[in-house]
Amino acid sequence: MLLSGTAASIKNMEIRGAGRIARAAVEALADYAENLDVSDPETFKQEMQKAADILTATRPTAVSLPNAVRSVMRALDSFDSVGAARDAVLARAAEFVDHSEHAVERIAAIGARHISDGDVLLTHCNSEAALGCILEAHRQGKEFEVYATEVRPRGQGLITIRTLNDAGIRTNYIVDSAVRYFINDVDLVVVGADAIAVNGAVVNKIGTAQIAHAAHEARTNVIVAAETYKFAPRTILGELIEIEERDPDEVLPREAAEELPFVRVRNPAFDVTPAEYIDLIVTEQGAIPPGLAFTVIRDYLGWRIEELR
Ligand SMILES: O=P(O)(O)OC[C@H]1O[C@H](OP(=O)(O)O)[C@H](O)[C@@H]1O
Repeated sequence: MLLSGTAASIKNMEIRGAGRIARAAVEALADYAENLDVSDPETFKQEMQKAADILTATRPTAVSLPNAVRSVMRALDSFDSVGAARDAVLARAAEFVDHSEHAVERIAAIGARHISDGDVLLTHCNSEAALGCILEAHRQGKEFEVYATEVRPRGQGLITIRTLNDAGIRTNYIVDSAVRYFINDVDLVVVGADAIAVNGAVVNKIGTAQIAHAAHEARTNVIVAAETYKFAPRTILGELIEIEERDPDEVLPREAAEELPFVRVRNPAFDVTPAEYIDLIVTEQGAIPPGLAFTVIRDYLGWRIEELR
């Protein structure tokens, strides 16, 4: 079934990247609704909620996931038949996927404006939104080169360098710990986001905070490319974004770890970059300084304050 398959693929990172996760979850929810064979609207809603909970529990940090699922589940707020409810879910899911794809294109167009001829860029991990900006600038004929990090432990940097190479963009592939060494050569850091808090802090792949810190020290600008559905409404109430800690096996094979009984391997997948290290957040609604994160949550996500409690 698509629901359990998608949930498993998101968990084991076969499907990864905050935007892709959100779209895959919404498509799985739509498929579940289409095949859900119940006649009572209340049961339909309850079963849909169970499916939504399975999907949102797969990865805790990417806020795009609960935001996307919530946006589809809102379609169930009022209906009087299973048929109408199903149609509403399918329509909302299609709308979300379409919005998400257009958002990435719009971000690419806006973000590309901040990349100039002769720039040296640095990107970390594999962000569809961040790479969109870089690819669009290249498409416009701008000449620049990129530093791309390896991204231990999962090595998403390999996906990034393949994409950059295929586009014919000159790229330097470096280990994560070489960022400080090269940062004085870099004009602009471009990264994505898994979540953005109301205070403008950005949660992104582990290592982003160190990169932003080094960039700040070197007076290198940092821009974050992120769809508005990556902003985290609950942070308005002071709720913190949970940082996913993944299997230690990803860092050190179990057999090696077993020989080191006094060693505990820690594997947080994300970290938090404070707003003061970020110059601009590029969303599909425009580029904003991180201090305006609240207005994105208020104006574009459409959460009512009662829903947050
Ligand atoms: O949505 P897009 O821009 O593609 O990616 C945003 C972020 O999602 C990824 O997380 P992971 O690799 O799924 O853990 C990376 O942290 C990346 O920067």
